[in-house]
Amino acid sequence: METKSPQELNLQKLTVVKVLGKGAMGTVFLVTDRVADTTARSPFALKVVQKSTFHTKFDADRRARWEISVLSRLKDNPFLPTLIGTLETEEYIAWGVPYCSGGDLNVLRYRQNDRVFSPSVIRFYVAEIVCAIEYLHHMNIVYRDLKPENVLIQQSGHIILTDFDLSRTLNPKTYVSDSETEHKEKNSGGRKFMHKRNLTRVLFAAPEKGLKKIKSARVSPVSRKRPSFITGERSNSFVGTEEYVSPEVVRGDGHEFAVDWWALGILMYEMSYGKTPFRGANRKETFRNVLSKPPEFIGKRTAMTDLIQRLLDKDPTKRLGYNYGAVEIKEHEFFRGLRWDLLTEVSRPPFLKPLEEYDLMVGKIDIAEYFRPEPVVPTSPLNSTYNSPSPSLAEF
Ligand SMILES: Nc1ncnc2c1ncn2[C@@H]1O[C@H](COP(=O)(O)OP(=O)(O)OP(=O)(O)O)[C@@H](O)[C@H]1O
Repeated sequence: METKSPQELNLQKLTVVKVLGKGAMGTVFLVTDRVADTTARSPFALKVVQKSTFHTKFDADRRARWEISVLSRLKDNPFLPTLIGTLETEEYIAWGVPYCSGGDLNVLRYRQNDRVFSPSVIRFYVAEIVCAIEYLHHMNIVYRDLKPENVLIQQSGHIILTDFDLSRTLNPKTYVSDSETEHKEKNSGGRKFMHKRNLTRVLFAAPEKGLKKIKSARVSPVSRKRPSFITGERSNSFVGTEEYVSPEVVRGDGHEFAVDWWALGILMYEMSYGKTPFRGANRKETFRNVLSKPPEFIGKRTAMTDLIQRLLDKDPTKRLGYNYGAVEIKEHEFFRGLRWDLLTEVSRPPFLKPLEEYDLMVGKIDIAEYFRPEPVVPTSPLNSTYNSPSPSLAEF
């Protein structure tokens, strides 16, 4: 399949339809290219990050550039975004990705009765997430930010993962023989991604080998969203992200691809029970739970609870997915009978959003205007004297 290379976007030619959301790193706008797409049939999401200045996030440029570099490597996978284009000015770095009109999995969960999904819905979404992570791992990319807020729903009802600024590349550690890989892939039915094996033939480290030490950005406050219980977004505290952190990261042992399988276990738990399994009253208690508390399963044990339990093995080397990656997960009983090769063909995914009519409010939102700092209101001479740190005035 031919993949389009990312184009250079021009801010002057873009019309902002609306603001899709604001994250810790940037603001995402729904835009159309009014020159190339005069009928505005193909709006896309433009993530705009203000370059680091004295006032803004010190790290912003580096993270934005990293995210662009990761996105530019993602080709031809239905569950990962393609990079539509990039632009850079003195003040911003921005890039376009496909628009996901269905919101994210967390918001969708909040719209359900009891805030949980049925096992068949979970099976559908998790299968697509597994395929996305499988692809990333085959590219030697560990995602490190799997959480429902980063699973976006496309107009088609299928998912894509977003937010790659916390991802890292790892060196492949172990190559297994072709025959062994062949056997596993045959059994998994994961033919769609078989060609990747020839590119990387990466599987995962032998249990006795040490885990690679890389610094985690997992608990960074910048990866959290604003609090809003109406929309189902998580609280702004560190806890939300911490609830997805694996024991090896808490211990500071370094981590491997298996952190993504741990996070998948947490996500499955949260989708089935409406809460994460290790949440404590504070960060310390959450981490203590992550390290030592077994996950509690209410009700009867099923293939789904078995899969969750295996993904939530505190020892990463025993965790499902550690030895053979996604293939092991795809073979689990929970997915029995699932045609992995036909996932993208599912024409009626669990939730479909009606087609949106775009209200093209040309010129209503101007990106430069949007980011312009509020003018500073001058304080009265009396106040300014009072607040002044000037030594002469203080002496006076
Ligand atoms: N492709 C997209 N289509 C629709 N909405 C999107 C898209 N990408 C991002 N958004 C929305 O924009 C908001 C902010 O996006 P995003 O999470 O990527 O920003 P961020 O700065 O990286 O955030 P954080 O690091 O805090 O998670 C989110 O609410 C998200 O749902």
